[in-house]
Formats: sequence, structure tokens, C-alpha cells
Amino acid sequence: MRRASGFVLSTIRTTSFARRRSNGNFCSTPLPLPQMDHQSDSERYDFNPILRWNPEVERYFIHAYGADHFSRISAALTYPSRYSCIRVNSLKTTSDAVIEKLQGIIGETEIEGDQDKVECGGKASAGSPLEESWKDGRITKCKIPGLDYVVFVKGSGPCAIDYGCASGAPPKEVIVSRKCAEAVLRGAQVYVPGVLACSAHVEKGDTVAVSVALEQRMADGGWATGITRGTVLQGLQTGKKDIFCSDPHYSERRGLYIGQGKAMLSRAGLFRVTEGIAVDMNNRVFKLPSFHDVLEGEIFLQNLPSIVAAHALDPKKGERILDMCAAPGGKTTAIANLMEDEGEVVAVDRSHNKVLDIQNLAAEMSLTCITTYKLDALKSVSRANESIDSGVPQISNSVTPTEKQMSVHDGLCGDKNCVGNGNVFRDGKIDNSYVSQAHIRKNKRRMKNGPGKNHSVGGRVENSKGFSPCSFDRVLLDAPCSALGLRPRLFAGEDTIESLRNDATYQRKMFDQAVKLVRPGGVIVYSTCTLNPGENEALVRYALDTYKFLSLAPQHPRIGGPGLVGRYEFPDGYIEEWLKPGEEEYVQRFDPSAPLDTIGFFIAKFSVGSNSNV
Ligand SMILES: C[S@@+](CC[C@H](N)C(=O)[O-])C[C@H]1O[C@@H](n2cnc3c(N)ncnc32)[C@H](O)[C@@H]1O
Repeated sequence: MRRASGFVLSTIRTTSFARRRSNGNFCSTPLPLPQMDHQSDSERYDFNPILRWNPEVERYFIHAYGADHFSRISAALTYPSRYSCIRVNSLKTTSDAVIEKLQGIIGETEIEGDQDKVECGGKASAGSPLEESWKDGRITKCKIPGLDYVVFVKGSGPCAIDYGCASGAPPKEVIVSRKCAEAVLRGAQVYVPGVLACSAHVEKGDTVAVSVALEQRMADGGWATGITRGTVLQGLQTGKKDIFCSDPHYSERRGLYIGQGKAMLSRAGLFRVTEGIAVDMNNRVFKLPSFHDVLEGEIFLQNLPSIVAAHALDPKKGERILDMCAAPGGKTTAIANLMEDEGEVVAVDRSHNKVLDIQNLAAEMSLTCITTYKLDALKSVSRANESIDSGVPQISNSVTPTEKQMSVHDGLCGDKNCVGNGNVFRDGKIDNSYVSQAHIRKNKRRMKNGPGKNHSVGGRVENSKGFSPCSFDRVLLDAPCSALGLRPRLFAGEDTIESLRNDATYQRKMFDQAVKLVRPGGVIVYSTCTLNPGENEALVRYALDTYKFLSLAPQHPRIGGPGLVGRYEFPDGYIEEWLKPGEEEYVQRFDPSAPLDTIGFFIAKFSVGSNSNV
């Protein structure tokens, strides 16, 4: 079922026929037309996409991972994980109770994949820390120590689907956009805006095979699908092979079928209306259950590395935590849960609407220790004399930290720093008893008004002018990144070396802010969902070389692999330094091609020295 693991250059399987550009549109030439290939139906319809990369990025990643490994990573990225990972709201319920309810709701058989009597792959994950968890059945509690609040629901795929070609009749077809297909692979339906092309005589209720249009390299060096919305697909016009086909996109669909469903509209309707479900997918290449509206507030669908990142932060009850790039709030709520909703999790994001998402999620999970602000994380540190943390009473500057405490971050934490938001340092720790009284009152008010009423009444979002230096016990920087670890991903050509380096620069600036905001003796966790060492190991190198009072800290649990040691010299002479030997075991790198079958993810945890004089 899986493709051979040999490395495949991004240019392979480009369109098998020439294209020309006409009147600004990409058009397929009517000749030469694709000759029907001598492939079996299963070869044609097996889901077997090839991820295309920018060639320079590909070279860089091959240097980092080796050709074979990168080929496996690249292939794995085109698949979703073969299981769903659920974080249980342990303040409301238990994993056992959730498992019992889920067994009643989604059942043990619904996602078997044998409903169509075909074989599905991806069932085993030998060598994975999850292997133990799978022994108990399809819906199981995570057996990784410390993560018993995580529940797994096994899916399967890629499954071979019988598109009804045995009769020789070609299936009616719909081609969807890449974004639409990636969502469908994660379990969504096909919505009208995602439909690009459709067979000539599709009627409402018809069964249609769904495939995806992927970007291909154009003559001008750019990428495009070459399919204009509304294109009529001809497909095979007879069941016989060795005929010429008048459908210019026929060859491009090979290996890109993502399932089958029922057309909810006729062809004319599909291109007339602007919203609604276009195809109700009833047979997918990846069979994963849907958790839409299931046990709302009791569970949260979250990938395993994200749960591990929040856990690695190791937040304690009563602490003050900053989540610098928090929306939609997955890790924020995980942190609040670990703190048993006691203390304060300050969740900021620069997007107003995304802050509302955090508020809504906090309300849904009935978490009251979360305060949200709209803030550009690059301006997280308040400037002198600016009021901070709207709504939080300030304390007198006469309460100052000791000289030793102030010297810790020399230059970062000087002057009247280390006092802010009502927090005072005592014995190298934040004593937030003052602020917690205020927060206890505030939380009581919230509880009275109902969960989530804190900053979300009428969708209200408060702006923040930033926070005082050293005013947080722990900081999570789950940085915006190139997201090159997210799965399923069907195209990667748009990321260039330049865009990846820009991402890395942005993250360093954010990290600088995180360093200023954490107290001496505190903790910073930095995470990304990318495979790019420039945004991961190179950030760690920058952090350790720039801030001598930082050190890498061990993480619990540690189920990811080691980091990358080494460096890369770019064609322009710039040298990017990664980890040094000995550092690699401190970070966690989640590899999509590893048996754990997760998204690509990276976590580094830093301890902030409490008595270093830098
Ligand atoms: C990786 S996502 C965070 C996911 C989140 N931590 C979670 O687990 O649900 C990155 C977030 O950073 C936000 N972001 C990007 N640039 C930002 C900035 N300058 N300041 C604050 N937030 C920013 C984006 O809006 C996005 O929501």
C-alpha cells in the first residue's frame, strides 16, 4: 500500500502532457492527450501522493535528515495520523468515564474500515510508546506515565476503495482543492467552495469519486493546479484501455483519490451556490471518527506532542504562567487543567478573533484561571511607566526584589523590574499571594456569572500594553512557525529558504521577550510544529549562546526523539548552527515517519538560572 521509500525528487510525476499559457490562464493543450496507462485500477486509485518541495528547501532538509529519512518524512506528511488523540478535562470527568461514553457514541465498529470489505493499512505501530495503549482495544487510555488523562481512538488507512470501476464504467468524479482535500483527510466533508471540477452529468445523489488537484510547477517557475473552477471532467469515455482520453487532467488524478461520497447537488448546483456541503463523504481513504459536538467541555481533540509540550512546562497550582501565542487555546487549557484551575494562565494572541476563540474554549472547559489579552507578543514587555495587565491591581514599587534577584537577568531585569502585576519575588520565586487574592475575588465573580464570562462578555477582548519583566513563573512560547510538521499536507512548494529564515528571525525576537518576562529560577518552553531545524535547533543554539543563564532542562514525559546536531551552510555563505553533542537528548523532536505517528513537532525546555550573574 505504501510507496517505496526511495527518495523521489519533487519534479517527478509532473504532468505527463504539455501545458501552455493562454490569455493569462493555464490551459492544457488538447494534444498530445494522455494515453491510457496500463495501470490496474488499484494502482490508479490508491492514495499515493508525492509531496513537492522547493528544491533549495529539499536540499536543506536532505542535509538535515539524510535522503532516505527525508523521503519517509515527506511521505508520512501526506497522511493524517492513524489515531485521534483526546485530552480529557480531568476537572470534569475521568478517562475511564470518557472511554465508556465514547464506546457508546462512536462504537467499536464504526471506524473499522471493513464496512467496504477492503484492507486498510496503518494498523500497527510497532515500536511505538503507544503500542501498550493499543492492547486494550480501539478506544484506550494512554499508558505513557503521567498522561493518563489522554485517550486514543484508533483509526485506519490508507484503505483501498472500490470506486465501482469493475464494470468498466468510469466513476463520476469531483476534483477538490488541496486545502479542501487536506480537511477531508482529517474527517471533514467536501464543501462547495472546495470543488474545482466535476464530471459532466453529475446529479444530486450520485456517487462520486473525489480526488485532489495539486500544484504543479509551471513554465514560469511558479506553482499552480492549472484547473479552472467549473472545469468539466470527461474521465475515461470507455472502459477499454489503450484509448486516448479527452480529459486533460486524467493523468494528474492518479494516486490522488481521497474517497467517495454522495453528491448533494447537481453539477450545475455545485458551481452556482456559494456554500453548503457538496459531497457527503461516506467512504474515505483514512477512517477516523468525527468528534464534532461530542462530549463538549469534557474532551478536547489535541495532537499528542501539543499535550506533551504543555506537560513539559510542568505548571504548578497557584503559579502565574504566560502563554505567549495562545490561540486557539489548546495548550492554554491544557496548562490550566494541569494547574487544577488554580493560579493564573495569561493567554495572549495578536488576533482579536483568536482571543475570542481562547475565551470560548476556556468557557467550554469551565476553566476560570485563564485571563486573555490581545497583544503582539513582540511587544510583550511593558515599557517603563506604562500600565500593565488591565484589570489587575498594581502594587507599590516600594516592594522591590533583592539585589541578587535583580542581577540575574542583568539588563533585562534591572531597575524596578521583577515587580509587576502584583507579583513579588521572595526566595527566588514569585509570591503572588497579593494577586491571587484579587484573582480569587475575580474568579468568584466569574463562577457566579458562569464560566468564561471573564473577558468574553459580549465578545469583549482586552488589549494589553504588556507585562512587567520577570513577572511570570513559566512562559510557553508555542511559536508561529512554518508549520511544516502538520499532517496531512499535500503540497510544500511554497516555503522557500528565505521564508523559513524569516520565520526563524521572528521566533528569536519573540524568544527575547519570553526571556525578559520569566522570573529568575523560572522555566521557558519553546515549541513549534515544524521540521525545520532553523526554527528548532537553531533557536536553541541562539538561546543558549545569547543568554548564558539559560540551560536546557530535562522534559517529562520524553517520548519524542533527539534533536539534530550539526550545522548547515547555505549557498549565500550563512551558517546555521544547530545543537552541540550532548544537547540533543534534552529536546524532543516528533518525527511524523516514526512509529508514534504524530505531527512533526519540536519542544525545548529552558531553566532560567536563579543565581547566575551575567
Ligand atoms: C502555533 S499557533 C498557537 C497554538 C496554540 N498555542 C494552541 O496550542 O492552541 C501560533 C499563534 O501565534 C499567534 N501569533 C502570531 N504572531 C503573533 C504575535 N506577534 N503576537 C501574538 N500572537 C501571535 C497566531 O495568531 C497563532 O494563533
